[in-house]
Amino acid sequence: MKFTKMHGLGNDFIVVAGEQQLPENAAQLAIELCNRFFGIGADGLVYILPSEIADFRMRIINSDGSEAEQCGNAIRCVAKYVYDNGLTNQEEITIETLGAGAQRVQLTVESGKVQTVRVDMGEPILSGLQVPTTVDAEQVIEHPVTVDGREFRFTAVSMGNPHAVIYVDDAVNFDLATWGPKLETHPLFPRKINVEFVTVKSRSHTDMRVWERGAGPTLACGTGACATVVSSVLNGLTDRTATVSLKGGDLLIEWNEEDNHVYMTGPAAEVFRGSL
Ligand SMILES: N[C@@H](CCC[C@H](N)C(=O)O)C(=O)O
Repeated sequence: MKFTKMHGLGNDFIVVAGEQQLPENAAQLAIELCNRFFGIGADGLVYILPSEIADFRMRIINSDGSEAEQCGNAIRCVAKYVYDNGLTNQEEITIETLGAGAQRVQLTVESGKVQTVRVDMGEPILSGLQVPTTVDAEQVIEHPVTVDGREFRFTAVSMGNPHAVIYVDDAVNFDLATWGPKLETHPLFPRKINVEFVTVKSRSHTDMRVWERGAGPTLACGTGACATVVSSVLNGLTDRTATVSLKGGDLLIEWNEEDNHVYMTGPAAEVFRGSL
């Protein structure tokens, strides 16, 4: 099995291309290969597959073996992989994901290699039941959730996958390991949830730290950055275009007023190739 180790701002993936479909043991493979001590080490296992509705199809399995509907950092890595490896020569392509259908992707190429990728991440889903949460409301904004006697307030956003955005005084030093897993698995979230802890720095800039469903603390989360800006606009805290600073670097996010789509721009990188 040949693979390429890639990352988007330190959110890292084992990328596999050339298969026609997801192997039956994909969940077990993800658990073993993503292990940082006994495997290759990664936040997720990503397959690039043929698509009937787009140029390529992406499937992503979290490091705990669960499949995610969408992944913003992985979609940028897939775009870089297919261009840099000559699977396409187009600088505008479409990539199908489980949760968001065919997504339009624009590549910025320098010296024959993709440097940055702009992805049309589609329209955010705000209905409480559709995110999903157990809250039956058109929008779930600053809704209380209590864990171990501490009350947080979250705004629920789905970017194809579910997110709970929580504003805190100091996201950079927030105790992710204590609160992340308890919120991820809270009964308010029937399919579990990705949790973003956010501090607003200005109308165009936020800090964010993430506890990912199925992967724990990661250095960056593309869909989480999109959810952060959508939530911050809904809460009147930022403008519709903002930079989200993550542990691994910055993403530029725009929630376009005209088409209601969220656009994410950021880098993707190859680390090494291998076979096992
Ligand atoms: N890191 C990702 C999101 C990966 C999937 C997530 N853990 C989930 O289960 O929804 C991103 O960059 O968006």
